[in-house]
Amino acid sequence: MSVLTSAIIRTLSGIKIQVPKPYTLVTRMMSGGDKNYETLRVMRPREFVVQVEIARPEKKNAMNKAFFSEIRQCFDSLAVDGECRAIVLSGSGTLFTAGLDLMDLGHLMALLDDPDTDMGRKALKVRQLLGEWQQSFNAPEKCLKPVIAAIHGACIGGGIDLTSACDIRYCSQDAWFVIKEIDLGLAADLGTLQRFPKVIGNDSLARELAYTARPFYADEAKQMGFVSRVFQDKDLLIEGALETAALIASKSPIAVAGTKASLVYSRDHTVEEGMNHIGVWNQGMLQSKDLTKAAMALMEKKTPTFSKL
Ligand SMILES: CCC/C=C/C=C/C(=O)SCCNC(=O)CCNC(=O)[C@H](O)C(C)(C)COP(=O)(O)OP(=O)(O)OC[C@H]1O[C@@H](n2cnc3c(N)ncnc32)[C@H](O)[C@@H]1OP(=O)(O)O
Repeated sequence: MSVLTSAIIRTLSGIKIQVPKPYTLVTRMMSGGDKNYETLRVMRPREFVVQVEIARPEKKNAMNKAFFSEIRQCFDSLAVDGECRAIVLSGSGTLFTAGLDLMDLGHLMALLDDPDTDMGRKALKVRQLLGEWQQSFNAPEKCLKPVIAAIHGACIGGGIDLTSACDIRYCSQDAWFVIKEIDLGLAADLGTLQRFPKVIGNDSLARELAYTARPFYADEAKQMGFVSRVFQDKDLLIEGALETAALIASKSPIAVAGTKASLVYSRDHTVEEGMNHIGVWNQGMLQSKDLTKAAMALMEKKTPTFSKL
């Protein structure tokens, strides 16, 4: 744990801010510090690599209230974890996720059915709940450590929302996917309709899949660009995902964070705005020692090691 009793930190814009004391910059050490979640298992299989597994195998990893809260807590905490540079997100048991926990919708139904609450108040409460769940699925994107979704078996409904917010998607040959919400009588509202069309770069196909809830399988997912690699089985999938994560983790974490920040920003902005963003970002980040270290290592044909975040 790195605690500064008092410090002046220069922000990217050059403005100095006084940090209150004590201030925790990096919260957890490599082992022994991971929180015990009810719906997630957090593992550290390689140096600087964290594997987050959805851990409700008996309920096919369905996403309940606890899951929405924990997935956000987990990614928010990995975002500031100096021992984490890349994340693999996987599912336990026979599949990645069955999507929204349909048995856990009681509190929402009770609210909607309550005759004593007027429409406006009901609408505000639903808006608030959806906002919270949306934040949960924004968390992997906001965390500046690349997230690799390793998908085996089914990836249904909320699973498409969640994996669309990841950086990289790999799957096993038995994987299948479905934008299921239309069959539940609702428009997908946790990110699929915003991210999925941009991920696959095919508006017509995205609309077809969202309007029909037609399942698609590993090979089609690869062909459309939703996943970038297909592995023979789950073991090879996890191994492949961990290998890519370890390779990312061997790079400068400052450069990786800047690359993710720029890719995410540029997706939603013009080329000019994106270039301005990375220009401002790098005016600060190029002052990191990683640049010199990496350049020296390249010249000397050595492998650089980068200090902790
Ligand atoms: C409104 C807010 C915004 C959020 C929107 C999100 C929307 C969505 O995610 S839509 C998608 C909803 N999910 C589904 O429609 C999938 C339903 N499940 C299935 O189709 C099958 O269970 C599945 C193909 C995933 C697996 O089939 P399999 O035969 O292998 O297993 P089962 O015997 O069916 O299930 C085993 C136990 O898991 C429980 N379970 C499965 N899915 C869910 C689920 N979505 N929610 C809650 N529980 C689920 C199932 O009931 C079994 O439990 P038990 O009877 O206690 O053994």
